[in-house]
Amino acid sequence: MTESKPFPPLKNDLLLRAARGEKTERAPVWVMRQAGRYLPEFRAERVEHDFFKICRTPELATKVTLQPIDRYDGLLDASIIFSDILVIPQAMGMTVEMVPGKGPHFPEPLVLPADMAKLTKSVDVHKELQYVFDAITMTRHALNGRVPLIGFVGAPWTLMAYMIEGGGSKTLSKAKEWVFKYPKESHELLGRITDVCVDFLVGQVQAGAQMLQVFESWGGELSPHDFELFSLPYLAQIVTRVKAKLGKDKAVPMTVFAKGSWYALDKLSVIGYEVVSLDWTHTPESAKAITKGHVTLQGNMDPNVLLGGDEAIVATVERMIRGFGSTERYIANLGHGILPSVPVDAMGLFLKTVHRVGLEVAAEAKAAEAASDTKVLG
Ligand SMILES: Cc1c2[nH]c(c1CCC(=O)O)Cc1[nH]c(c(CCC(=O)O)c1C)Cc1[nH]c(c(CCC(=O)O)c1C)Cc1[nH]c(c(C)c1CCC(=O)O)C2
Repeated sequence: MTESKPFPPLKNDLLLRAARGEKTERAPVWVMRQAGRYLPEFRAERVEHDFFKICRTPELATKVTLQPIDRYDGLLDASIIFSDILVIPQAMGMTVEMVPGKGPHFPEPLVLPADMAKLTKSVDVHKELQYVFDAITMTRHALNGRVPLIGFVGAPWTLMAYMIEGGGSKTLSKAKEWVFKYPKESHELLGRITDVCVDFLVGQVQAGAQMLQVFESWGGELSPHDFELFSLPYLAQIVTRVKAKLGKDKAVPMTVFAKGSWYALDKLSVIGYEVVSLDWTHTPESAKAITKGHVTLQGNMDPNVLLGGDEAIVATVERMIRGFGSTERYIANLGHGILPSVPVDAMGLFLKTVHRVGLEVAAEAKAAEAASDTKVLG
């Protein structure tokens, strides 16, 4: 299926231009988890189908990926393939179930390092995860060039934590016990997950993904010291190896999102990713000062503002766009995934306000530039 017929030409490349550091007419916008339970049309699919059945059926994954693009017609500047970060533990041989109302559940998590023997030694992503590649190719055609398609993986530390905890956790005590008690084996596990991440991301680009995001959702659970040992080197390996494997002509922009790891922003901006996605614990000013223009910044409104009513949404978006600027090195987004309880109109207002304020800020910048040109000439 891969590369069988050429993809339709891209009509909106704002996201890719912003990622590459080129000027944009306004800041592009998309939202993490934009296809999900806050959408009634997604909940209707879930009545019919199990979560992982949707992920594994390209027609269904395509349909659900397009739901927010159709509903917010012309307001979203990117799509993200409908899947989950936990497809990698599945590809490594683990069972993962999605329990309605509870989240992911691993009936047999890794308890001791000896349990790593149960994991598949060398994972063939074209065998285990071909359904994601097929979903990407099908979605790319179905999008018909309206917006670019983003592929993604979970980062090694976050995936290792799920594989040991067996699901969500407040303290991550079991996963942390591993890194402190069995550091050598933890690095071995992280290395094995990294190998799968690299092959999976390369395959996603070959199947049609036009940008990639790496989700280190549990980065902030590690101290700065431990983040440097157990997260950062693997995030760095992923971007270096994916870009090397694809080569200069095929490589696509890559984003890293290490939620909670505010202390590592300087380091995250110099390991090879074009974009660093921020949670809401940064001000635009400090994030820009720390990253010194090395990367495009993405984010970062607290998703809970979407529950706070129209005034709160408009005021927060104003502050965010005015802080980050609109035309250079910025992609508007939330600071984490949209929550299932968000009203669909609140999401609509968020997107419309990003467009409105983004265009205003761009026009003001242009006027200021023209004024300073006249001054120089005069
Ligand atoms: C940690 C993580 C997971 N999955 C993901 C992350 C990283 C992002 C983050 O930090 O939030 C990534 C993810 N999961 C999903 C997407 C789809 C694409 C999109 O952004 O629209 C993406 C990018 C769909 C999903 N993944 C999940 C749902 C809801 C499940 C359902 O329909 O029952 C969706 C739409 C389930 C899921 N999957 C996961 C959890 C913890 C849960 C349960 C909590 C929740 O529902 O928000 C693991």
